[in-house]
Amino acid sequence: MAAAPPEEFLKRLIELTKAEQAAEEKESSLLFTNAPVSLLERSGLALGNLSGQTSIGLGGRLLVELTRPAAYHSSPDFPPHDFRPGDLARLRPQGASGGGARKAAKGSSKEEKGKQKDDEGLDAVVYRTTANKIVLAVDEPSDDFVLPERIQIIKVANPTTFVRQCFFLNRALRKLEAAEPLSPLLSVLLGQQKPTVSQRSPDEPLDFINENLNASQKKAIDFALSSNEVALIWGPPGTGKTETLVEIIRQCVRADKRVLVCGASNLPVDNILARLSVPHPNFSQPIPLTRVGHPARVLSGLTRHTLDAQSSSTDSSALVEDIKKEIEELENTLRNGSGKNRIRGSERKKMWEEVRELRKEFRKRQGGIVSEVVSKAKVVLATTHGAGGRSLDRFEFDVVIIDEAAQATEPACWIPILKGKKLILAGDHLQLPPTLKSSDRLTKSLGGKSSKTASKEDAAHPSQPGKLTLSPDLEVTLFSRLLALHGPSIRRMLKVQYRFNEKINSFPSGMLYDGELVPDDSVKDRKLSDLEGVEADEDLDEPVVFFDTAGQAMYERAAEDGSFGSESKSNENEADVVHKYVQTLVNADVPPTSISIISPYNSQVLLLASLIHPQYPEIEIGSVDSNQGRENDVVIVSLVRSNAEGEVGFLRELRRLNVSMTRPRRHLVVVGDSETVSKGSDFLKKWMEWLEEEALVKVP
Ligand SMILES: Nc1ncnc2c1ncn2[C@@H]1O[C@H](COP(=O)(O)OP(=O)(O)OP(=O)(O)O)[C@@H](O)[C@H]1O
Repeated sequence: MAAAPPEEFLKRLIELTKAEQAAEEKESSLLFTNAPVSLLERSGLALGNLSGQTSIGLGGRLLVELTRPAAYHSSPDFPPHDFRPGDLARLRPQGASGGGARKAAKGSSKEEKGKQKDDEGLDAVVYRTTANKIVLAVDEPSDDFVLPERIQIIKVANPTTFVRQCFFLNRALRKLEAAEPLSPLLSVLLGQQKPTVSQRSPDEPLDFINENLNASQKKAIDFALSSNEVALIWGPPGTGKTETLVEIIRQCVRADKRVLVCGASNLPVDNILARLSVPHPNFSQPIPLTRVGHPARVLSGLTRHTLDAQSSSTDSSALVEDIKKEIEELENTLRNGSGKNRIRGSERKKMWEEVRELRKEFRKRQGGIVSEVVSKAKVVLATTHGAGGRSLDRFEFDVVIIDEAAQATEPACWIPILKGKKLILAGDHLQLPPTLKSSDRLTKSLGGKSSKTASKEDAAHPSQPGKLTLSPDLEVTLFSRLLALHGPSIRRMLKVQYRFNEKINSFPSGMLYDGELVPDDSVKDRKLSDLEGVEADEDLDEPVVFFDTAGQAMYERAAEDGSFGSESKSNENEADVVHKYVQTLVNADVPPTSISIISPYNSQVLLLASLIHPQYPEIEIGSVDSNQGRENDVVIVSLVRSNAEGEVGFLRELRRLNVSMTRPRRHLVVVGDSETVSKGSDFLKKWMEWLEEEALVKVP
């Protein structure tokens, strides 16, 4: 296959991004426009008959606090719902027509904003949720927005992500089309040159700030700092990726470099922020840092580091505060006045004009403050999406770091890439890639068949070595593409894991990590009876238990509800085996919070939850995909598939299996039919053989 020209490569990424946007919008419009609001409410995607109160907060945004008034609800507590901080919600009068899948105000055309008015709706970010309150933050309410008396909120799709990705990819494309000389970083990313490393002199070894780093972490750090354009840090489960990145960031700051730290989602960014904001004894001066992003999306203990919080404590912020108060007072009078107190006619018009002017002034002055704060920061932290926001518009960085890069789509990575001279990616391409709607991953996540093969080579080397080739889909992440393009010399692997027992380690290490992943001494002998209150017991102290249901006629069932997810599978007998074993564990004083149950199939997750949660609500039960990055002392995996044909569907996906078997710290329990599962792939066959040999095998 001939190498693709870089222009074609970027155009392909733009095309794939647009296809993903279309797929997401289609899915959400199918769900929202066709579904009556009552169904959305039952599904937790809408909440109705709410009353609201407004105030100003969060950098001048309008906050709307929603509650359930006694006139319409018997309890002030919300029923179970799907609104989480950071989600986008459409707020509208109760009973307004039109589906919820309409676009967000931001990033949409003027025409669309106009339409939004006709619909009497307003898009807002969920800021905080409690049992009986939901607070929404509205960026730019229209001037004459009046809070309806009875309110309904509906979850909506957010197109801004894709609009921003295309914007930055187009920016890179324009550089190429204008034949501008490419920076060394872009040349390397687009396959026009090989990456280079400035070797450190052996006489001047790196002076590590954190002395407890292990040898592979130190090598990775040294390599990342010496690489001139790009370096990959390969971090299998529990190998201290965050620890390693924090050292790299501190070293960069010590060398007076400015760093932009990103993650595909907020959590990895906040994990780094949490560690970085605590001074290290060997590097005690506080690092000037700022967290860019909607405060609603930042972990609550860290909001003081946000750009919003920092902007409101500068010298110039007092005046801005005064303007804010003035806006708040005027808006309150205009929005909340009713009956005789309602301001009308020309006076109302005049007051809104005043609010408009004040808002303009507020934005101008606040923009100045934001630039001042960002200029002072040595380290700026944001999601890949957040890095493309207005506040970072004119800033450049010496180093861009992207954590969990194997979970970020390549278009998302191009947003921060265009702001940096050098790129460090950290991740593990042998764990699950980003969740997508445009590829066959949706089918797979519902339990359908995957067209993908499941070999390690496939996950690691999805395209041709040495050549820039067009990505077949967005599952090919930048991390794995660069590995294929430039070869393993651009990566360093973290080899010591601090999570699980030696036995749990041995299969994934041997099969996926070339036997190089080893447990640290502090975890290699971990067992269940180390937990407080749990007595030593030969069976329970076995690190791996396998309930083999082969020959027991414990067959799977297709989900029967005919709804979304109908291709999913469940297995009632397996669920019973799991339930009984949970009881055994709890009877042995294993705290329910130390137990997690996972399954690749959503229908099985629901079944397990309905069976086990009434008795043990504290036990986490979830899909394998949603458990990536998580860990617990005991993890029970229900494999579900059991049929005469040896069909295993998307269970075959090697990266999903890897995530399944690397969550537990002390006790891995697998429930499955070895006969069916062995037929799925060579990897599954070997896993079943390994379990038969190495695990404590139990017949249910
Ligand atoms: N060199 C080290 N010595 C001792 N403990 C370490 C070392 N490096 C990391 N750890 C510990 O290992 C655990 C995992 O580290 P960290 O959170 O940095 O890993 P991670 O790779 O980011 O995790 P994940 O696999 O969840 O992404 C933490 O408890 C951390 O303190």
